Amino acid sequence: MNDKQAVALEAASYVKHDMIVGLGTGSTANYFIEALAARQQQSQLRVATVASSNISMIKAQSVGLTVLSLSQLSQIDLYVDGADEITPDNALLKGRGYDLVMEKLLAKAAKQFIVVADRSKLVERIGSQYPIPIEVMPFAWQAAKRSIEAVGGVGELRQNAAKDGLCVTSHGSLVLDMRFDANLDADQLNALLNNIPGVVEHGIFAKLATTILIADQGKIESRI
Ligand SMILES: O=C[C@H](O)[C@H](O)[C@H](O)COP(=O)(O)O
Repeated sequence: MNDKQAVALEAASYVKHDMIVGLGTGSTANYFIEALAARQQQSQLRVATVASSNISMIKAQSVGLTVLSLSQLSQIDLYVDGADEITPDNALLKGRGYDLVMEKLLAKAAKQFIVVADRSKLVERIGSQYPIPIEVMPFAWQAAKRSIEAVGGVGELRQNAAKDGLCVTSHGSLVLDMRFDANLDADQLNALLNNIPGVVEHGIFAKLATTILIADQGKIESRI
């Protein structure tokens, strides 16, 4: 079992009967979906889920989990998702898979938000490994980019993998991948980006995680 599987299995043990569970997106979240489905098959546990992306919804349905729509709910019990970066003060960078809107809605709607990661995700500073993904309304991308550049951001619209088109999110937004001055911390960047018109959502998740589980060579450390 690799570290992503181990930490996903640990997170599945937090799930209790009758919970509504938010499902993240990515390889670690996929392991959690599998672990949750296995728990449901092996025990009396019955849960309902809400997916943060179409791909997670399809994965969850394929392993027999019930998937609800967030439009039916204002709160969920638990959300489990991975992260691209985790800082010492527990801020997260997310969005390499660019389903930011649902991911942040679920993180906020959850009574408990458990982040699952291996130790490769630990960083000293937000944005040190990846640019900050910023979802923008398509018609506002130029205006939003200019506002972001005015606070020191440098970057471009994200292209698709074949580099012959732009990435478009599940909600029809474009994504700007932007780098910022190293002196700006996660809280400052969060406040700056929250204040820019045309920005739909961005990948800084500050003060949202209630538990962070880090796997390192089979051992799980729990933070917060
Ligand atoms: O949008 C993607 C999410 O933020 C993922 O949770 C993040 O990219 C981590 O992915 P993985 O578990 O595959 O390392």
